[in-house]
Amino acid sequence: MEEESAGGGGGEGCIVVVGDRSSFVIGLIENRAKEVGVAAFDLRSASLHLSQYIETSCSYQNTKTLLHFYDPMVVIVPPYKTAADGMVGVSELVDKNYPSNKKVTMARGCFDDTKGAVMVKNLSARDPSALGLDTYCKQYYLCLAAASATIKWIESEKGVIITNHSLSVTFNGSFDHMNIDSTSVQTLEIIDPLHTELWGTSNKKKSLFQMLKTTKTTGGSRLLRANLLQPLKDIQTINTRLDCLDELVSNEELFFGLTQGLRKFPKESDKVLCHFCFKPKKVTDEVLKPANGRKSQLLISDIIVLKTALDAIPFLSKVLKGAKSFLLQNIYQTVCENPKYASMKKRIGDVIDEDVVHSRAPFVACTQQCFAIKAGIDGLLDVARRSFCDTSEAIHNLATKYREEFNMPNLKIPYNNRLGFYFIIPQRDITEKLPNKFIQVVRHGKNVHCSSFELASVSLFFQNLTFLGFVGNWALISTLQNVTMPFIFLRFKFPVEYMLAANQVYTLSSLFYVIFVFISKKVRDVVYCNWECSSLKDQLPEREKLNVRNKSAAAECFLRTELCLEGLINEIREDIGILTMLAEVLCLLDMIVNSFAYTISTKPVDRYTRPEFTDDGPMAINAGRHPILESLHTDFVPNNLFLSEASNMVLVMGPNMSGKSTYLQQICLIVILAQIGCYVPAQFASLRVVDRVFTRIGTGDNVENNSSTFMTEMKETAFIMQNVSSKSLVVVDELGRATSSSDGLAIAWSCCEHLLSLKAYTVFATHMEGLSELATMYPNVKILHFEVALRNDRLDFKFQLKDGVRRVPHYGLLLARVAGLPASVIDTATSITSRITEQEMVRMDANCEQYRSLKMAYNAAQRLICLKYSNQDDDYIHEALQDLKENYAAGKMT
Ligand SMILES: Nc1ncnc2c1ncn2[C@@H]1O[C@H](COP(=O)(O)OP(=O)(O)OP(=O)(O)O)[C@@H](O)[C@H]1O
Repeated sequence: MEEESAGGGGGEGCIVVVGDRSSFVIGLIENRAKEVGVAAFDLRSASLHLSQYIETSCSYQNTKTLLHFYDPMVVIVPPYKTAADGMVGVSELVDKNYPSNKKVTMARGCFDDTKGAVMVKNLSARDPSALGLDTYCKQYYLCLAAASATIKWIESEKGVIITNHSLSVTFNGSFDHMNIDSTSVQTLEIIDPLHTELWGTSNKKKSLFQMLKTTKTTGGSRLLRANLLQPLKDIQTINTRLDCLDELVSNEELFFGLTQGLRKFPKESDKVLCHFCFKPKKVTDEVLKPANGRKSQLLISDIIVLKTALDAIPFLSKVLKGAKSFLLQNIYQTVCENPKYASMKKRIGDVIDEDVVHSRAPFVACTQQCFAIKAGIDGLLDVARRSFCDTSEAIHNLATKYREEFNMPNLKIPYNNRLGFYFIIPQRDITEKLPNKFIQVVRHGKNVHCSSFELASVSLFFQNLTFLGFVGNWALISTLQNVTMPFIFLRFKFPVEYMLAANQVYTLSSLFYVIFVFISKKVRDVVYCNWECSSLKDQLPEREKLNVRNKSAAAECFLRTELCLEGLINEIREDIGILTMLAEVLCLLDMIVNSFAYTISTKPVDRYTRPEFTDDGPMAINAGRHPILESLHTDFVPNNLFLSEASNMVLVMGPNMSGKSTYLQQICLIVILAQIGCYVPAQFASLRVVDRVFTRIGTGDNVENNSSTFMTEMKETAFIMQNVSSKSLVVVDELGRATSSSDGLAIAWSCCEHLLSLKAYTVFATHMEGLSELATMYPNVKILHFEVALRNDRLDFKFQLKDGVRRVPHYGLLLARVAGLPASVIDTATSITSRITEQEMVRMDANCEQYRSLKMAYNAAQRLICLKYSNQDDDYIHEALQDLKENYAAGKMT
């Protein structure tokens, strides 16, 4: 008998989303040109996200990324499996990636773009013209078709009608946010950490999401997850968040005030506020059926949550009054100063009792729901309440009676939504045997949970067994009853370690004790019953059981309450837009205050800094750190990064374990943090907005796709090459190491050349020394290496990035020795490798010299161009030219 929290359940006529579970229903459709339309409906936040894009790869990477992002509970697709060109279609893609229970196939006719456009226009909370739908209706017909099927499915499956002007609709023609493909999400450990098994039991390694997940509401953490998977691209919005963060970091009073203010809103506010968007079908018929008591209970609890949220606005208003940043000011004006909230609160106050508050404790919640409506509004409701109070009082009196009668001073009487009231008796209070009055006995650690004849009913007892999963096999049960029960009773008088199941015990005519032993997955709770069949006669009639009477009185209260609330709910629906807006604001504040500002405030001062953004400028990070690893390594070494149009590729070299992968991951995580509007772990960061992050890190086989290490590597690289743009950030770790060294070098070289031609910012980590020659041909390639010292034939990693190429001879052999390869094997390998590399060394030295002189010439040219466009006077330019000449002659231009 576990304590249940209020909420949960669901079914027709009410949209219930429990906990962190996905709440997205997605409609997917494509055309012959491999264009895909997506309509993603979030049942939790009552929002609809439309997007349409061209799929550039046969493997549907973009669609996979979106599916990964939304993690839908249902995917709706048209019937055909393969695409027009005979390739895998979206339907088959869903088959491959999702279990069948998530896929719903709807007739092609349900994907109707004209109906979709009308639906979206009617349901959108914002002015339809603001969506640009009129302009783009024809162009984006696929996502509108998907929207039509999705809305139709939700309305018929969930038994609801979506209220007009209630949905928050976003219309992303294509990708309006930074796009991170699903492989990169994994390799960058954005949502889940990788290889946690390698970190042993004391696993402290976290993902970026886990690190930032100090949000207090599910809505806030879902918004955070969504932001991390699709960071912003709009500099203005990013800066608005950063300004807000500046203010929170510098104004402690505001920060603590907001944390306190947010705590006053019920945790599930965002979800509940959006419930009002869904109107149950056939309300009046269904409401009168007692079976729908659960539904009315949910509605009442929704109203109480809404009332509590509206009551919390004045406090928020007080805190935000003096706020200076645009975001907080805007929230103050649109929410705190919006008279509609006050008038909604007043309307609710006319019907709902002032003292009613939201509670998560089941009995308090039940009582609050029964007493939600003011007295005197409905006579029958007042009568039902009287009965509810009487039975509740009688139950508590019964508990007092048992305490005295059986000398059990610590007997408690908690409440559970499923079973009603029950007793908890500490084992130490039971001196001998539990009196026969008590039934449904279940042992929970040091306590016994039970009921009594006066309190509960036999049917509840069997319901309980059914819940525990012991309903079943008649043959087994009769065998148990007739053959084994006497034996079991004699042998195992007290709790034992084996599980027995029994049902239909009432068929026995003689007196038996039945022992149930239940070993649960986690705790070995023992279930046993000391119920005597002959006592059945002594029981009270079903309707006289206190729990039954109490529950039916409560059910009557709920139904009458819902009838009273009908008019109020319709009035609330007229202003539904303000509720969805409040839900959005609460999630955003939760993310910025409880996650971003909190994370920064828990770090030492100046560890995190505000990033700056330029449209097309360089990407400069000074003393950047890995946001997750820095908390695991007390001596984490910070490193810099500089990428610009004139130097858009950095080749990072260094032996194994020198810190290359960490550096690559660190750069991407800093960019992502910056683009969600958070401070970054660096001394200084000036960034340009990135449209996509591509990574090729790690070389594992992909067993699912039947690909070898090399094949996986090539597929991922092909995806990068096909989708990269001049605004992308590409991070590649050791490309080509999974094939022969000459082919590997050739592939890595040509990929670098391709990326250089695209002007994308690229960071390329490699072991291949031959690749450093790229810098001799392309002045926009910069070479860096991780410093490693050799001490007593051991590598001493400094994790410090330095300019240029630096060879660490035979570092592979050194590491192999540390790993325990036999000495004879290492000696042979040493002699082979020294012969091979002798010639290469000579060539490398020559190349390095050539690289140095070319780089000097390139830098001199860059400075001359800068001087040409500078507005300096002649004297200054003369002096600068003189300096340049001297530095060049002295070889100081690197
Ligand atoms: N800047 C740093 N400061 C402190 N420790 C670091 C730093 N960078 C990396 N490390 C530590 O070094 C370990 C190895 O780093 P990493 O995996 O990045 O090396 P690598 O050069 O990519 O190795 P390989 O080439 O074998 O993949 C990391 O697990 C981390 O613990």
